[in-house]
Amino acid sequence: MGIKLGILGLGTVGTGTVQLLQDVVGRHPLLKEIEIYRVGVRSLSKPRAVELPAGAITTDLEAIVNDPAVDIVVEVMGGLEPARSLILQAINNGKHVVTANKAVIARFGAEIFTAANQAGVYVMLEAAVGGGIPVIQPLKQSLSVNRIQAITGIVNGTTNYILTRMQTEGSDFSDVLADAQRLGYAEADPTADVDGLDAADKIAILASLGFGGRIHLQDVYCEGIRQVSKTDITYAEKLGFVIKLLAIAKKTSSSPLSVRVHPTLVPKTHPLASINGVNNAILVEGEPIGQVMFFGPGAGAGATASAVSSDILNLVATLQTSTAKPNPLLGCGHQHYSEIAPIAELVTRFYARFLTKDQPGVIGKLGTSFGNYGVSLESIVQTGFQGELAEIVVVTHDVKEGDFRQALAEIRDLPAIDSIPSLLRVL
Ligand SMILES: NC(=O)C1=CN([C@@H]2O[C@H](COP(=O)(O)OP(=O)(O)OC[C@H]3O[C@@H](n4cnc5c(N)ncnc54)[C@H](OP(=O)(O)O)[C@@H]3O)[C@@H](O)[C@H]2O)C=CC1
Ligand SMILES: N[C@@H](CC=O)C(=O)O
Ligand code: NA
Repeated sequence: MGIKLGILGLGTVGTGTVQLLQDVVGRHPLLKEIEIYRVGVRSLSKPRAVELPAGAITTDLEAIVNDPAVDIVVEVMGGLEPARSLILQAINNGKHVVTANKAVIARFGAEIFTAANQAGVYVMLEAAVGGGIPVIQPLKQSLSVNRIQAITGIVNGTTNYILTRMQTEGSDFSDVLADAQRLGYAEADPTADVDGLDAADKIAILASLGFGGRIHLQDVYCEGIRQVSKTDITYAEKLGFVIKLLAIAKKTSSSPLSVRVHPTLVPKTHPLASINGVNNAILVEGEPIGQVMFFGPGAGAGATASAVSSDILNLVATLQTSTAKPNPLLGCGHQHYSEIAPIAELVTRFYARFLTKDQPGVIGKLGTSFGNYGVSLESIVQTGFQGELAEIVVVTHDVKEGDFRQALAEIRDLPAIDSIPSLLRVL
């Protein structure tokens, strides 16, 4: 008897998944046990790139999650509602769930995993972070004996694609975003990508797995890439950096977990600096393993279908070998929420770009204000002019973010300062 799938959504990821499952030669033999039984969509009149059995496609998604014949529900429709309710309904009906929906998991993970544990089913989410890159299962299983110290990732394909093309071709942000949408990388509402929200959802999930506690999404500090300009990309390049949207979860023995997303100057020698285009990479640091980096395509139909299908395969194997006891390496056992450090406590280097009146002694005044708050400078560059205004770029040594912000507040009030167009953290 085959394992029956109810797939919710037949867009980029749903179509890629159906294509993979319909073309099983040379893949794992268990895939032959899978039957694409029902597929839920919004519009029946849309042309589809795949052929489905007669009557399989429907707009009644509730009927799919309530159908007793469906063994596994694959949620690849996106959005918060009705995705959340349909997942919960499927769970309450005793069905295992595979989802690519990081937005739902990052916000409603506690509710969903509690329901899944009560119902004795699994919710699998490999596609939700890093697209095709295996990172969820490695964190849950292969690396789970390690004490995780830091997870640093490029986890949004759309913004990495945009930043790469801005850097290599000098392209404009909006033109490149349109390409990312056309290629199926971007979210239905691309502000989730551009403003860092998608990366925040993903690092919340990774931090939860790596550090063993649930994460309140509102504790994740988040900045997107809108303020990254070609000027900053050029300065960064000259200083030996590339600009990447990094998602970071880090804990030290002396401070609580810090979870954040922001554009970051990454030294060109760092392994994350060479991750370009739609690719993602997640660098995990732990004891005793040291550093492990996962790299690969972070979005797109085929890559994401690979992750979704591997989760389906895992569940098929589970269903076929079912024991009464749940497998703790597939389920989620977190009960508490992690304490998250406020961003003002972060200790990091900064890059800042100032536009100043071209007066003698401006650099000295900047230095004095920085000195007042214990900010020491690693480098100062004064290279350009923008009209009448001189452009000064500084990179600091490690400083507490709160102290740096106080220095900036003082600097903003200096008569010689016109504006501070850019402020970026440095890895
Ligand atoms: N695209 C990517 O590279 C990746 C996406 N993801 C995640 O996968 C999920 C799906 O993304 P993607 O495939 O790009 O999205 P698409 O917008 O391409 O597809 C969404 C699909 O869901 C259907 N759908 C959406 N809302 C409803 C609804 N209310 N009722 C019925 N059907 C609905 C749509 O139907 P219709 O076709 O009729 O419009 C469509 O088939 C999202 O959670 C996304 O974050 C994760 C990793 C990578
Ligand atoms: N919009 C997302 C899709 C994958 O999660 C991205 O660009 O990474
Ligand atoms: Na993944």
